[in-house]
Amino acid sequence: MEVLTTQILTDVIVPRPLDSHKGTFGRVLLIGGNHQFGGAIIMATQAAVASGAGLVTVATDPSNRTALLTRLPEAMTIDYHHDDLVMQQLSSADVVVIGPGLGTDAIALHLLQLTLRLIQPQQRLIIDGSALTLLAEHQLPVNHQQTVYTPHQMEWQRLSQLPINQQTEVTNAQAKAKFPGIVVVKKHHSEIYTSQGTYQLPIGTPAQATGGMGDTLAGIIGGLTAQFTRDFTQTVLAAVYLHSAVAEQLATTNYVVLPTTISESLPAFMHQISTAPNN
Ligand SMILES: NC(=O)C1=CN([C@@H]2O[C@H](COP(=O)(O)OP(=O)(O)OC[C@H]3O[C@@H](n4cnc5c(N)ncnc54)[C@H](O)[C@@H]3O)[C@@H](O)[C@H]2O)[C@@H](O)CC1
Ligand SMILES: Nc1ncnc2c1ncn2[C@@H]1O[C@H](COP(=O)(O)OP(=O)(O)O)[C@@H](O)[C@H]1O
Ligand SMILES: [Mg+2]
Repeated sequence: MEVLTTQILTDVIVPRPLDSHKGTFGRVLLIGGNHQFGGAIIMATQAAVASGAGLVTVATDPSNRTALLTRLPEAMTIDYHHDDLVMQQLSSADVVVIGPGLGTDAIALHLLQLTLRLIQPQQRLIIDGSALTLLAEHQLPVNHQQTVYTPHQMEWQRLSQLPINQQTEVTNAQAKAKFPGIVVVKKHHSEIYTSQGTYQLPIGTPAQATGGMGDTLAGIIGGLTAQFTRDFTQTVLAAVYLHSAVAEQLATTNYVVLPTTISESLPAFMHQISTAPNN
């Protein structure tokens, strides 16, 4: 297992081209946030916006609209009950993030099936939270190469059928082979399974053990894969590293690191990386 270093950040997070506009940095569509879990999609959206996605649209339950726009006027919203609107957004997105706070009811399943049916090879797909539980429950096949799955150990247990205490590098890699794309098994020192090999995140802190931390990671992966398109695997590794690098820095002075504080810190942190001497 290759241990990641800060090098992954400077390799991927480079200065922005001068000749650019919002379209240059990608369109992200986030799908999630039911009546109960509005916070999850708000946190994922904040992370996508703050990590630099050019344009961000959220398909969510309408009960989340006011809260979302109050916090994030940068985002656009649609009601996820309207298939025509969702399909339109699915066709124009560069990156689709599905799952934060999606829940597992009929509309959630419908949205996931619609996404899996319409996703195109050049688009990037991030499957998180409830969408992972739905994949496992309904045995939905994924035939899309540029997919990132972000299960925590319990979600990975559902997907891989490996009990948490039997999730080793060897068993995880075997189980990963059934999933095209990249699997990020989230825990203390998360492991990233790719077709090119396995990587370990050597950073991260218990100060991150709070609800919304994974929703924020999904948004960061969305934001980075929208704008850094040179190498999909490297960009996903950088996103996973960035999330915990910011958290570790905040944890030097904070007992608990809030997911929204990570997002607030992203622009300054990414600026520092992109202006580092070897960048
Ligand atoms: N503010 C919000 O709206 C929040 C909504 N959330 C959403 O709630 C839905 C359900 O997700 P949950 O993860 O809460 O529920 P799950 O039922 O999928 O998993 C949580 C359970 O897994 C166990 N577990 C074992 N190993 C773990 C590990 N390494 N990391 C995390 N948990 C581990 C936990 O103890 C817990 O009992 C998702 O859609 C998620 O996005 C959560 O993100 C929490 C915050
Ligand atoms: N003790 C810990 N050490 C390092 N990272 C942690 C720790 N606890 C949680 N995390 C990180 O926080 C995130 C939690 O994700 P997840 O459980 O999906 O959160 P949520 O669904 O509530 O947003 C993962 O990236 C995980 O690696
Ligand atoms: Mg989660």
